[in-house]
Amino acid sequence: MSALLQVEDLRVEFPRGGRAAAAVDGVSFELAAGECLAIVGESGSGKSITCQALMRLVPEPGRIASGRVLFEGEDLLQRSESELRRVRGGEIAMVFQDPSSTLNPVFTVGHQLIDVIRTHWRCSRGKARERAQEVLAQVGFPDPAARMKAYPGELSGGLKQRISIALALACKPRVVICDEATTNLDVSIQAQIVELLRRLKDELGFSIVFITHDIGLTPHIADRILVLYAGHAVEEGPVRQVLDSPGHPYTVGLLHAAPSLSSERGVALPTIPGTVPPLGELPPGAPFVSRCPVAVAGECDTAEPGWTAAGPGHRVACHRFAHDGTKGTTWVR
Ligand SMILES: Nc1ncnc2c1ncn2[C@@H]1O[C@H](COP(=O)(O)OP(=O)(O)OP(=O)(O)O)[C@@H](O)[C@H]1O
Repeated sequence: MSALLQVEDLRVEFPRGGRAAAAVDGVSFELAAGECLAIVGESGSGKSITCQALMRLVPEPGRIASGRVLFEGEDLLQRSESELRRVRGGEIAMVFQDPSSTLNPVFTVGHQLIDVIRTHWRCSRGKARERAQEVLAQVGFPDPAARMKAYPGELSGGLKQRISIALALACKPRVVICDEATTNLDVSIQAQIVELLRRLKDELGFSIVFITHDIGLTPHIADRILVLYAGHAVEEGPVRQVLDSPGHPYTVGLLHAAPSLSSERGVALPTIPGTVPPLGELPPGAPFVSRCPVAVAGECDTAEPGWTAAGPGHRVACHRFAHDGTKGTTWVR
């Protein structure tokens, strides 16, 4: 299957101490039509910057230093600003963690939906109203006509996030980027929103890039996982394979620390000791070396590892894994 979206060797830099430091360094991935790719990693891994770069929305003073973002074979990074405005919200839409950043408190839900639809589709108000009601029904509002009249402030956090999803889906995008879209919600509401996104993806056929720090959410929505650490891709593969046989010590650490995979309520979860190195302070060698429980001096702290195949469509960037193969999955359990 050919990819709908193909990211090749993406590098995003921010100035740090008079030098350019990479927040995203050599990241590549593909997304097929109708597929969900989860991008996982702790805070500061480069998940958001990667997705902002897809739509050329990296905040100043950041810049995309190199790479390609092919959407249906065309490089979005080479498109004009006006062409990109059509893509954003039209072909590729985003859902953010905080619905208040998307919703305007001054206008009704209906007004905002109609506005988005008419910005991308040159259609009458009546047609836009019809589409607005249709998308509200799709995201689970049983009485869309009444919901059109609501103001965002009248809705709970979960319902506001449903409206954000309706806004994202209003113009029938091919790709929806969800940046921690369920992070601030209660656990039961989070599960409902994840289920809604999964169901709509299957019914409507769009693709999802699902950004999360909680690897435990991924089996509920994703087909594949890309694990990022300090701006580097360290593991990638089909979700079941990565969760059942993680190859990278960082992935193993994330799985141990995942709240959604913990069955024992009230028990403190282990965390990965240390933190992601600040931008521009990555040590030489493997990106994870300073926190890795199985790093080998003289190897892991000298050269950056290349990819090693771990199974069909599954690969791992780790020196230890390259030497020990599948045995590596047991080192840090
Ligand atoms: N506006 C900015 N100016 C300078 N550095 C930035 C800016 N935005 C992000 N960065 C840096 O880029 C790196 C990656 O940030 P990014 O937000 O992509 O991480 P993340 O994995 O999405 O984590 P989080 O969930 O905390 O947003 C971090 O080191 C961060 O400090």
